[in-house]
Amino acid sequence: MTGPGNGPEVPAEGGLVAELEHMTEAERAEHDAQVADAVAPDRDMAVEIGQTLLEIDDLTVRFGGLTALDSVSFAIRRGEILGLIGPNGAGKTTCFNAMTGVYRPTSGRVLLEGKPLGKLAKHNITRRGIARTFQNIRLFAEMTALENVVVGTDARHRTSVLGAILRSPRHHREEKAAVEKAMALLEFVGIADRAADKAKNLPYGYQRRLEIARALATEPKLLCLDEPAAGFNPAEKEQLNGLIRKIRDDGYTVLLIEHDMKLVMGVTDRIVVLEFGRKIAEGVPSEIRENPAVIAAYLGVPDDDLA
Ligand SMILES: Nc1ncnc2c1ncn2[C@@H]1O[C@H](COP(=O)(O)OP(=O)(O)OP(=O)(O)O)[C@@H](O)[C@H]1O
Repeated sequence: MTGPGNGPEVPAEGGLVAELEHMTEAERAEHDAQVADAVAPDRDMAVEIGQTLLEIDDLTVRFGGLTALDSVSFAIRRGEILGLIGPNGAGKTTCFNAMTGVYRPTSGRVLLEGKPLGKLAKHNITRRGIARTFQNIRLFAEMTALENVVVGTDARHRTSVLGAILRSPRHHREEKAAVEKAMALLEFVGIADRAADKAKNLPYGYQRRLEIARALATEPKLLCLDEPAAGFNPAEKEQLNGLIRKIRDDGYTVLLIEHDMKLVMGVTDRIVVLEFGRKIAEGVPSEIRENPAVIAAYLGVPDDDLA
């Protein structure tokens, strides 16, 4: 792992930002395409676009006497943005936690590309291709933005510990590639100008984007975002909408937990709705908006939020 003291050298980012400002529209488009290429997932996928990537099969999670998730089933198709919504305490985060190995399901299964995740540990689930961000930002505060993302690429590294200690040629190559990829990711999420700043010194919106860049660094098949718009103003939510679409357009599949209905309705392809641990609806945003069970579940939520 890269430590704060001996971290990777940050390319002269001021130069890059200045360069970008002076590019013509065509040059900028070509540059963006190159960045998108560098960020694009580079791994084998067992399923085609539109086919089931992840299946939640009859999943139940109990905490003592409380059933947080009650026989929930739904599928995420490769290449879509799926929204997971529901009132507070509905079981959304529990579902994420059961998918990513934080909690063991009481019963039921989670299958990625048709294969059960079983009792895999968290890091092995990351390796299988599920990455996530958290409701409460979890970054390495004392590391730079770039280092935080380089750490994410570690999940894909093949150098042995001995190779890293002896600084083998493979380790060297992987480290250089990791820094280049991390820089591309920072640019992709729009925060490359602060690559050399410690995470703790970044503005809140940048920290949220950094979390996304770090999750993408693991080259996930599925990216799970847990309330990425929390604390954002309307302009930041609009930018986040653009970023989530860009991530999908670059070849990723996205599962989004979000309370902001305008964002959810505007960015998702389909939505699954939970209430009291049960799935109460599933469909495209226009169906969900008019579903009586969903409207009832959200009674008390201002109308504007569902509009
Ligand atoms: N580790 C835990 N131990 C005990 N109960 C838990 C635990 N995690 C979640 N719960 C309970 O499970 C239920 C579902 O919680 P969960 O956090 O999954 O809901 P949520 O839909 O994500 O809510 P929110 O939108 O408020 O984040 C709640 O009643 C919660 O108190």
